[in-house]
Amino acid sequence: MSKFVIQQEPFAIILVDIDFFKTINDIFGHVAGDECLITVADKIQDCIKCFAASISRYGGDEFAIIINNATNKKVDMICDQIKTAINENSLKSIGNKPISVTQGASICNAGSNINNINNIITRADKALYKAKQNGRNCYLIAE
Ligand SMILES: Nc1nc2c(ncn2[C@@H]2O[C@H](COP(=O)(O)OP(=O)(O)OP(=O)(O)O)[C@@H](O)[C@H]2O)c(=O)[nH]1
Repeated sequence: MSKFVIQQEPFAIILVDIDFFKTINDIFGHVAGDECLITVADKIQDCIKCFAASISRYGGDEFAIIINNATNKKVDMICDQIKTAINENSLKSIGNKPISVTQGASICNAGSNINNINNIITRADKALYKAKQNGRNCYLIAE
């Protein structure tokens, strides 16, 4: 992210958080939870491979995606693809038990605030919280 700030390139950040991930751990066990995290990360990676974007783990069940030269259209498309990819296929985990996961995501376009990383992350975090309150399995654009 700091690379984009230094180069003053517009970017967007998408935060993706797995809904009710603790329940997956509780029901299927921690190993299945780990496999679920890997599968979700792989699916996101697959969705962004055609874009100038990168994924990193942001927290326990949260991922941050940074999109270079982000337009609203590009970011919208990526969010739709991620939502579909994560929802569509049940995740096969240990013992071939199917696990379905949904995700909440928030988008924050750095825009003119490109120099204020804390502000960008805070806005994305707030939008993610709102997405959870709005019934989950959705994405919201940060204010
Ligand atoms: N298996 C596994 N679990 C993890 C890992 N890191 C964090 N966790 C668990 O992830 C869970 C996250 O719980 P919460 O923050 O309550 O998230 P949630 O259950 O998805 O709740 P909502 O976000 O409100 O839907 C906790 O139970 C952590 O123990 C990890 O590397 N592997």
